[in-house]
Amino acid sequence: MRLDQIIARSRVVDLRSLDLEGALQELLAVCVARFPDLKPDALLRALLARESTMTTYLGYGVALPHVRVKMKRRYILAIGRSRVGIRHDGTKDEERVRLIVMLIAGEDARDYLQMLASIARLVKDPELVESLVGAPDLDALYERLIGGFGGIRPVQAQQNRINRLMFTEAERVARGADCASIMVFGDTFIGGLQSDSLRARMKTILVTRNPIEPSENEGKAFTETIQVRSFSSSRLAQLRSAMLVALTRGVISFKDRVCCVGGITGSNQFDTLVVVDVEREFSPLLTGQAQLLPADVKAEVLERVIAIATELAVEGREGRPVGCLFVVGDYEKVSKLTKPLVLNPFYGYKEEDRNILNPFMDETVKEFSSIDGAFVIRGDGVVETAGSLVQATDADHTLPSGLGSRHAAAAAVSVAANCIALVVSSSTGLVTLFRRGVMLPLTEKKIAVGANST
Ligand SMILES: Nc1ncnc2c1ncn2[C@@H]1O[C@H](COP(=O)(O)OP(=O)(O)OP(=O)(O)O)[C@@H](O)[C@H]1O
Repeated sequence: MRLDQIIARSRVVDLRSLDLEGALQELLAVCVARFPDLKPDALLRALLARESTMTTYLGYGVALPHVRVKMKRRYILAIGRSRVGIRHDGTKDEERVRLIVMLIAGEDARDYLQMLASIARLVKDPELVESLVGAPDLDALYERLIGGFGGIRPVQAQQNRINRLMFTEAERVARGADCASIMVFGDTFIGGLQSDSLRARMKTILVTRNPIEPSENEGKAFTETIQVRSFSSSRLAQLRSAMLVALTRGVISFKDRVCCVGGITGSNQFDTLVVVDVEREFSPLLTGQAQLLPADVKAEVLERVIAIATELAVEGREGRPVGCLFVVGDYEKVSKLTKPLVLNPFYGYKEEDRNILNPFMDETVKEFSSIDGAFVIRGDGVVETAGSLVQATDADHTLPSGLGSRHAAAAAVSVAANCIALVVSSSTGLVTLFRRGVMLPLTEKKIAVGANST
């Protein structure tokens, strides 16, 4: 569902309250005005209860309170702006909430976590938030929201010509080089790609951080959309993550050759064509068994773990590089190969709240990345433990010199169980994926983190 399609002008308001409870009441009031069957008191209680167990403050002055209820509609979104700011338990010091995006989701909405994640990703863009908070009036705020959520921002005419030329060339190269598909890196364009100008007569895959479904009259220019969240500034690393996700989703196969067209993120300009032989790129992972993704691991879960790992490698923690180990899938077996080093910080939380697909888990996982040991994650995304010692050993395995016990444990557990292990190295800043003992570097070179990195 397109985000801009669930925003209504009548549910975009200026808030008068100075505290969260009052602000939520104001937002619920505009929802009830349109949907009288809603029960505002029960909703308010549920929203506040969630807030008391886990903050919905996202940073940059934005909170995303959310709740699931039994209702006929899939989603109701209400957005409140506060010019003076609202006190919120999740904020630090004098920080105030200036934008509240309240999501009410029906119990049957199956893409609930994805929807939450899409909204969170958009309102974590400080530029968009500034423009929303600074909008001269509510009509302008609404227009900017639709623009930001719908990704409709014009690309200059001259750039458009060059982009069309590049795309036509991509198709020509793809045909000449016998490629199975074209992969388009959509985040080259601020706010997403206007797909109607780019159409190829062959399989075309869109890679983007913010997938936007075309509206009904727009038609479908892309055969598939691959969502990646990788923050890596290295374009080759992004390409590799996107291909890995496409492989795990069965969108491309090992035998394919793919023509990729992209440019610098946000530049509005295609500048690169790359032809990739998938088999050659991923040859280390080919051990005669084509199944890259363990049977119980959802592609979006692996995608998310890769994204968090890459972000940790790029950002570090408080200016310092961090190391981390994630073990994903085959929990039954993995649980027998791990033991706690510390009390499990995820113990007692609802599965939905500790699912890696839940956008509020990003910060939590990053916060716990400083704990010694591994995150153990089920194939459906539920984080079972953090701070686990991986006890699998694989005496036959030789790793490149310089890699220590964290990488050895990742390699060994990926042999002993049908899982994927991902390592963020604290010493090199590299992210490496292990599957059946085979290692695949996901980032190309050392990423400098803060002043302390060497
Ligand atoms: N078996 C294991 N299970 C879980 N965590 C481990 C295991 N072995 C090591 N670690 C974690 O990895 C950290 C770094 O260990 P070490 O330096 O030997 O590994 P490494 O592979 O060189 O990783 P890095 O590149 O991050 O330094 C340890 O402090 C510990 O937190």
